[in-house]
Amino acid sequence: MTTLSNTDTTALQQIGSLKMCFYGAGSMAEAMVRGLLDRGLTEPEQVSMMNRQNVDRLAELSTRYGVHTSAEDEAKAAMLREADIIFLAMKPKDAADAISQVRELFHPGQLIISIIAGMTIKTLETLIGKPMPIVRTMPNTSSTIGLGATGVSFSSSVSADQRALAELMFQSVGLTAVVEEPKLDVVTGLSGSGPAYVYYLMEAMIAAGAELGLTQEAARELTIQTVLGAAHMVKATGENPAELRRKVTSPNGTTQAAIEKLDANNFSGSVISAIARATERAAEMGAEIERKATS
Ligand SMILES: NC(=O)C1=CN([C@@H]2O[C@H](COP(=O)(O)OP(=O)(O)OC[C@H]3O[C@@H](n4cnc5c(N)ncnc54)[C@H](O)[C@@H]3O)[C@@H](O)[C@H]2O)C=CC1
Ligand SMILES: O=C(O)[C@@H]1CCC=N1
Repeated sequence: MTTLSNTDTTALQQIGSLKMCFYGAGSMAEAMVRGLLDRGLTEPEQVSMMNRQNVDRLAELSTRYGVHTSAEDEAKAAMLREADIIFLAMKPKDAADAISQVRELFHPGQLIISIIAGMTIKTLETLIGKPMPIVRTMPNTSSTIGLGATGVSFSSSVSADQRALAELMFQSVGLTAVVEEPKLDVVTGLSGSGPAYVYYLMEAMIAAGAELGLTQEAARELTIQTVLGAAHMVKATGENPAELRRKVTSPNGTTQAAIEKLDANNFSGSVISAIARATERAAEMGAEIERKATS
């Protein structure tokens, strides 16, 4: 795992001189843009965003962040052509068509960064149809607040400088793990989708607190602090979650009673099979894009 160090400052300043185009302007593109801007890694005038046809969404992004947006085909083409870094940020089902439509605008001086779940570098190379350096990543929405977790892989034509640049960008909005490309599907199942599992747990904890008599607000605040504190404890103490769990669990006490209930419902097995299924689903979505790319 790598996080940003102070020695990376100069490279970070260089990133500020590069034009970034987000092709796809949804939740994850916004998370990245907000994270990069809030951390001062780039300026709004260096960033452009485009989507398929939702002008209200583009206006919202432009007002909120001051970035360039356009729904006009000519302006969109110019944004893509003039970008130093192109982020591919559309849904997997839209990727094959969206990329094929604009591939003539791509040129080898640009760096392509894909955040699309499942889509392999090989499929992307087929869709683009000419040699381009490609960084395949799997970030998560916590990049919005600089606490993202991103898996990264590189095509063989990505230079050492481009690798460093891509890693620094994602490190500036959280931590990165460089993994072998096939493992990115596991990263997708674990940390790409992961925030949703934690939110789901929090939803259930808040509902339980409220059903059992706390005010909604108290249930929410206590849940947030509990999750925050638990994550910080794992990080700050360096202890395993299992060891920390043992310290909470008094023999025959309340925690033991609760964990017995979770075990009776196969909590651990459910989480493992959920992550395995998400991993498998990423591969299925990748195969679907590959089919479209080669048909
Ligand atoms: N939401 C998340 O937590 C994460 C999402 N991802 C990946 O990020 C990608 C985007 O996901 P979200 O932001 O959640 O989706 P979203 O649905 O919020 O945004 C998708 C965007 O792509 C645009 N788009 C679709 N077809 C287009 C076209 N032909 N031309 C231009 N724009 C087009 C849409 O208009 C929209 O702005 C997906 O591939 C997903 O796998 C990766 C990590 C986490
Ligand atoms: O649910 C999805 O397919 C995307 C990929 C990772 C998080 N959201």
